Amino acid sequence: MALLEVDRLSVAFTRYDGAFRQSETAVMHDLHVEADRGEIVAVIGSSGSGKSLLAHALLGILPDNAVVRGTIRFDGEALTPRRLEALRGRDIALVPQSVHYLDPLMRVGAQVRSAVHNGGDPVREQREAFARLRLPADAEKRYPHQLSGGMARRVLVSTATVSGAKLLVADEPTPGLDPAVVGEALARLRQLADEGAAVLLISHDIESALRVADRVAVFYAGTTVELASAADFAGDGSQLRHPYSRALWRALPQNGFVPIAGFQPHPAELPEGCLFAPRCGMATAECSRERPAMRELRGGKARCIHAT
Ligand SMILES: Nc1ncnc2c1ncn2[C@@H]1O[C@H](COP(=O)(O)OP(=O)(O)OP(=O)(O)O)[C@@H](O)[C@H]1O
Ligand code: NI
Repeated sequence: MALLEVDRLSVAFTRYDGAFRQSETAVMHDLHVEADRGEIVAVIGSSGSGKSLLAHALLGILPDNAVVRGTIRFDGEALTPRRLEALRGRDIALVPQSVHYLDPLMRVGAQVRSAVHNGGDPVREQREAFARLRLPADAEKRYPHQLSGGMARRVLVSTATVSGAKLLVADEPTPGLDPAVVGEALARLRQLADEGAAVLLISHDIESALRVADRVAVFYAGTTVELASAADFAGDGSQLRHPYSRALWRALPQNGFVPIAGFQPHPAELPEGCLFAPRCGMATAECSRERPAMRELRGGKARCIHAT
């Protein structure tokens, strides 16, 4: 049994239109993802596909008007809000996408030290983490507003990597960092996975993520379309199962920059049937009839009736 198992996770936001009318917009549907001890699962997909929502659902920090359905199991048990309260920051840690999660009133060195739960000495762990990510020695004394965006991001990565967490959710940990620092940050995540942690690595930087990931979850319009092994992202992409995964792969600069025609649908205007069908070269009339189920295929999973 995997350490983290997310099954049929759906998220909707409620809104009041007038005094008594309440409407719900579904933004995530039947999402499926899993991560086991010792592995990095990269989560990729375009902007708005639900990657941060998943991270926030896992940490229990969705806004109050979010309605969550489906199951999240951690270490074999349902991850209830009460259980999360005890696990957050210790067994489950987040590298948030936004640097605004830093406490503006606390020196960043102290913030990182207070996150050390890996059994190490807090000061040593913090200094090692900063040195590894090439933060200057005096950075520890600064407040968040005295840091550049890139430095703040490195502090966030440091915080999560000293936590000793069994599950690390890194939501875009490396944008804007120079390649050497990106390499260090990802190597550290790899090291934590090798020591037994499960890591969800959410990233737009597919190329870098693939270098350290074992498996990849591909998100589209609020659902998982494929779970593949990282090795399937190779050559012309023909090992991949879902047409969107292949399109995403071929859109990378080194694979010819082939753009994907059309746009990801807005949550309020989702097509009937397969969410990718309107942009898919393989689509047939049957694709528009109902949402395809996730099915096992060649050691991975895909949500496409035509996938082979
Ligand atoms: N508080 C909210 N209220 C209503 N809709 C929301 C809210 N938060 C997110 N959404 C919607 O949920 C969808 C998924 O958003 P999410 O932030 O998870 O995308 P993402 O994959 O992380 O994108 P990015 O790559 O840009 O970070 C989007 O359509 C977004 O507009
Ligand atoms: Ni996001």
